[in-house]
Amino acid sequence: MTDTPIDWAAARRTVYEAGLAAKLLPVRYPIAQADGATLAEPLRTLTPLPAFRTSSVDGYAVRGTGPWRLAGRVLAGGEAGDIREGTAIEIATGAMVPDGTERIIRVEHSTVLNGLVDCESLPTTNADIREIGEEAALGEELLPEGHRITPGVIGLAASCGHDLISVRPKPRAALLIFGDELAVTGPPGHGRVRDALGPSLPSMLSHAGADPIPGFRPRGPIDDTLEAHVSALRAALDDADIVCTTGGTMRGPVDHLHPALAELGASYVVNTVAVRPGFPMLVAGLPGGRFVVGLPGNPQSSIVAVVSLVLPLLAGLAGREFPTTSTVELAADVPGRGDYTHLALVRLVAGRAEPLPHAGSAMLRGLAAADGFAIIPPGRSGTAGTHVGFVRIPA
Ligand SMILES: Nc1nc2c(c(=O)[nH]1)N[C@H]1C(S)=C(S)[C@@H](COP(=O)(O)OP(=O)(O)OC[C@H]3O[C@@H](n4cnc5c(N)ncnc54)[C@H](O)[C@@H]3O)O[C@H]1N2
Ligand code: MOO
Repeated sequence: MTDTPIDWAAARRTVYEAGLAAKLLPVRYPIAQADGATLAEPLRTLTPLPAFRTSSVDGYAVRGTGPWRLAGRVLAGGEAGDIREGTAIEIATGAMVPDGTERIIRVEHSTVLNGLVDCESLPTTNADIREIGEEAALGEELLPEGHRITPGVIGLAASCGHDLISVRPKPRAALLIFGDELAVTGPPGHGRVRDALGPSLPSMLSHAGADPIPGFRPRGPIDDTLEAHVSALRAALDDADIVCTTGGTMRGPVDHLHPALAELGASYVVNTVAVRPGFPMLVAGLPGGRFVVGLPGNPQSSIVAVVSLVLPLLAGLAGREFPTTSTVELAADVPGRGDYTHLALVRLVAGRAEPLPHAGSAMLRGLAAADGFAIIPPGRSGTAGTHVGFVRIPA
């Protein structure tokens, strides 16, 4: 039986929508553990930012005309009271500004003699005072739902008072390597190729935003029997939101992925994509919102399937925006692949995309040097100096 490949851009959109329809339920995370998860609701500040008037310099808070009588000191962390007419209060960077302060004089612009503070010229503005709510008003939305949580977001959440935040976690991923002809150690030879995907895909999936399930190790190579495939898939699906498999995506005599998916009651979200290399890739959905992503066995094709299917699926499951592609200028011509989208390995040099040699689907030499793929649409070829789409390889 033949499967009709669907357009690459349409496949990415279809897979994203399927992920979004099954997006993971929100959970409350301590902020320090939320890196890489996704905001499940807008991040709002619990206080105005800053929450109180703050000095941005070391110096003296003053009121009235100088010289001012030195009447006290307020340090960061302390509660400031009022300041009286004609007095100065020594103030530290980050300290609360006393009520009634008219100006802050920087320490380097001031003199103190016999308990009197003076300065050559009074600052004309209060640029050294951070006003309440200058950065954000109480309750203001700082970031929208669906925003990816980075260390910067964690810092912001802490600064505005959060201890726990509501997130969609990173989708949990498992990996099954199919093909019991693969050697898992030592040099290839005697008909056996070395498994290149088992050691490399777990980190790539992590870089792509998935969460390695506890003890995340590729299971495999799995025996070339239908029973072994079905039971390996069942076990992986118990723990993971997305199970990636490698190899066996065709319908050859020992390709058991399709019959195993049928046995599990899976339904195809996409089944073969009009992209070269990599076309026999697939995503299948299972009851309960879990997914199997079938990556082709040829190693480079497998990575094409990661950027084509895994990235949009993870974005959907996490409730993020659709992962759009960017553009690059081609440094050299790139051939088209007829009715198929061509994903051509490139590295970025001085802002331009240089096509790489050793780009056969069974090769990894070009891939190892690449930053991503230039996207040559169906029916077109890429011409040096023109702009084309670009998708980065997670790394
Ligand atoms: N009659 C046809 N045969 C093939 C076609 C086709 O259109 N008609 N398409 C080819 C394309 S394109 C691809 S891609 C592969 C995809 O097939 P599978 O996903 O079923 O992959 P396998 O047959 O299991 O393996 C293909 C190839 O890759 C090597 N391999 C597999 N796993 C690994 C691994 N973990 N590390 C390194 N290399 C791996 C495997 O030894 C094979 O050489 O089908 C083509 N055939
Ligand atoms: O499309 Mo295949 O994936 O050329 O190797």
